Amino acid sequence: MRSGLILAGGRSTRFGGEEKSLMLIGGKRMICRVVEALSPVVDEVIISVRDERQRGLLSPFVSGREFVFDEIHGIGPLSGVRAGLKRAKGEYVAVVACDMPLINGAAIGLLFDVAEGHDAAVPVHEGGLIEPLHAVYRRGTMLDAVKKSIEAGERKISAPLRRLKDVVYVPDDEIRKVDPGLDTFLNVNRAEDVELISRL
Ligand SMILES: Nc1nc2c(ncn2[C@@H]2O[C@H](COP(=O)(O)OP(=O)(O)OP(=O)(O)O)[C@@H](O)[C@H]2O)c(=O)[nH]1
Repeated sequence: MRSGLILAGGRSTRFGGEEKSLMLIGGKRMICRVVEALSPVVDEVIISVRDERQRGLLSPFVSGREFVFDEIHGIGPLSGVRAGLKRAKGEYVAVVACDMPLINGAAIGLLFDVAEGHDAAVPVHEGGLIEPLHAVYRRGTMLDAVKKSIEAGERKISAPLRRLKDVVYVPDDEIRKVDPGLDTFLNVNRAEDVELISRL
């Protein structure tokens, strides 16, 4: 079984606090785009939000999907990863951000295939930048690593990776086989990003 976890609990400060996951990109809400891209390659989709109030905002757009809530507040995405991995049923879980509206299901499927038998499959770009929020993790191993990172006061989403023994880093050339423009990684953080991505 394969699970998909979409992190949507951010405060979108670079967006002036507006609910980033509900931004319209080409006429479709960003969260809907991510749910639709993941659905064909996973058996369940879980959405990680901060709290009940945020679920109220998102649920009309993603009916029938399961939500998890942060149990620890104010520490950023690691809290959402912890809650989501606790709930997920799959041995492997794709953990993705809600702000990648062109995320490519085939790229996520490829990461699942690569991760099989390992602790994680994490994309790495030519300059060395990694994409821990567009990656596939072995659920139990990653959950332990995330808990240890949180206990140690680590906040970076990349921190638990150092605690995993067997991470496969997947280069751009592999991802290009299914997404030649690497659009799957495009990230919306500011209002101007919406306009740029809508033009693609
Ligand atoms: N569940 C949960 N998800 C979070 C939290 N903080 C960030 N995220 C998610 O993690 C991903 C990356 O977040 P960022 O873009 O770095 O932060 P952001 O809060 O969304 O935006 P900024 O406030 O502008 O930095 C996004 O999908 C966020 O929704 C959190 O505290 N809880």
